[in-house]
Amino acid sequence: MSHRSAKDFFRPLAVGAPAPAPEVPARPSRAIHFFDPSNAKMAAKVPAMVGTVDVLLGNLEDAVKADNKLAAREGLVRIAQDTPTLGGPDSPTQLWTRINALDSPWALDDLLTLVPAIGDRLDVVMVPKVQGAEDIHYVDRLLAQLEAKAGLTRPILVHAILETARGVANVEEICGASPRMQGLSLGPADLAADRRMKTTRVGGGHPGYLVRQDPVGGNVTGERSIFQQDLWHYTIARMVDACATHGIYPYYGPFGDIADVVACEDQFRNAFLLGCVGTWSLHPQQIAIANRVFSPSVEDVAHARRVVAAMGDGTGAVMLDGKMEDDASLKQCLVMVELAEQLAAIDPDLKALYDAIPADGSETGQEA
Ligand SMILES: CC(C)(COP(=O)(O)OP(=O)(O)OC[C@H]1O[C@@H](n2cnc3c(N)ncnc32)[C@H](O)[C@@H]1OP(=O)(O)O)[C@@H](O)C(=O)NCCC(=O)NCCSC(=O)C[C@H](O)C(=O)O
Ligand SMILES: [Mg+2]
Repeated sequence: MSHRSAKDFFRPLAVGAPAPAPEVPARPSRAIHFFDPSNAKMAAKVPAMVGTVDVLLGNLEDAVKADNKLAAREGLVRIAQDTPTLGGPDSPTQLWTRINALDSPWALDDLLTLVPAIGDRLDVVMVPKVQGAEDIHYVDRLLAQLEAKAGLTRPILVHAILETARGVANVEEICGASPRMQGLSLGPADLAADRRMKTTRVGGGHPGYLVRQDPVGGNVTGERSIFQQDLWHYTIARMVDACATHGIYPYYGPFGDIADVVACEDQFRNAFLLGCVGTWSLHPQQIAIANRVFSPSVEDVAHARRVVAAMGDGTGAVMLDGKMEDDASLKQCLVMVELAEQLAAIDPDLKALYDAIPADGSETGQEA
């Protein structure tokens, strides 16, 4: 719960800071692509990636060596300044950063450096290891002061990573802590460690977390199917509910087995189906997977459009292909249609696929 009264919630937290936005802008963010700005090879690839990925995130936290923290921060400033098409409301690719943890020696200087230097282009600050609303309140006020000092006219948004048990316990208050809150990501590696889970991976499943078929004919040593379960289902579902409650966006996080593109796609799709709008990409090859999974298929868009057309004024019930459709299925279909429209507006290939769907909603056989 926010400690601010309702009337103060949308007032700037510092004199001269921009007013908080009443709604989080609905910008496509299927892949949040991580790069280490202190890594020359990665940094060199960033300018050419503008327009090919929804979000480029300069990572300053974990995966950046302690000795490179300063170089990463300065590298991010340099990349943003040298790439004027990256970030800001008119760019096809948002610019995000993940700052260091709030209890680290680097977090304060991350914000003190980035906001004056590139705050006009920085869309979202991702804050790791958020434990409760107090962490968001701290960043909220500091950003307001820095925005005022820098003369910024657009508020920088905040994204929290859910990667501690206490963070999960406080997920609703984190989402509602500030009008700056843009969304939440799952941080499965840190969360697993904090929970003392017995895993050693960065996201994804585990073959030992399973359900086994009952013994056939009472024979416990006979052949029985096993069904691997999703370690992250509970947390993602909690995240999705908390985000929907507060009008912000949920994301899956990292999938560390870069070579296993099949399981990566499965994990991303589970998150998409449960309500997430995007995911992290750690390697260039994960961008295409994320874009594919987090864009509705032609088949789903065609079906959704048929239901919308068949439902007329949106009330009552109709039969379509032997199935009952009503107000509630219409609302689900509208989610699909609206997402397709948003993505078509920024992705010409998707637009062509969606535009090719016949007016009666029958499928074209093409896959998004
Ligand atoms: C995972 C990697 C270390 C792999 O790097 P590498 O071994 O160099 O891969 P490749 O040889 O296949 O790379 C091919 C070329 O592509 C460039 N490259 C690689 N990754 C990126 C990238 N992310 N962005 C841009 N370019 C990239 C390589 O430089 C090669 O270039 P060239 O030689 O010129 O052809 C590496 O991908 C990597 O470090 N990725 C990012 C990792 C990261 O950000 N980790 C942090 C997020 S996950 C996390 O923090 C956990 C979470 O918080 C939790 O708690 O769960
Ligand atoms: Mg982490």
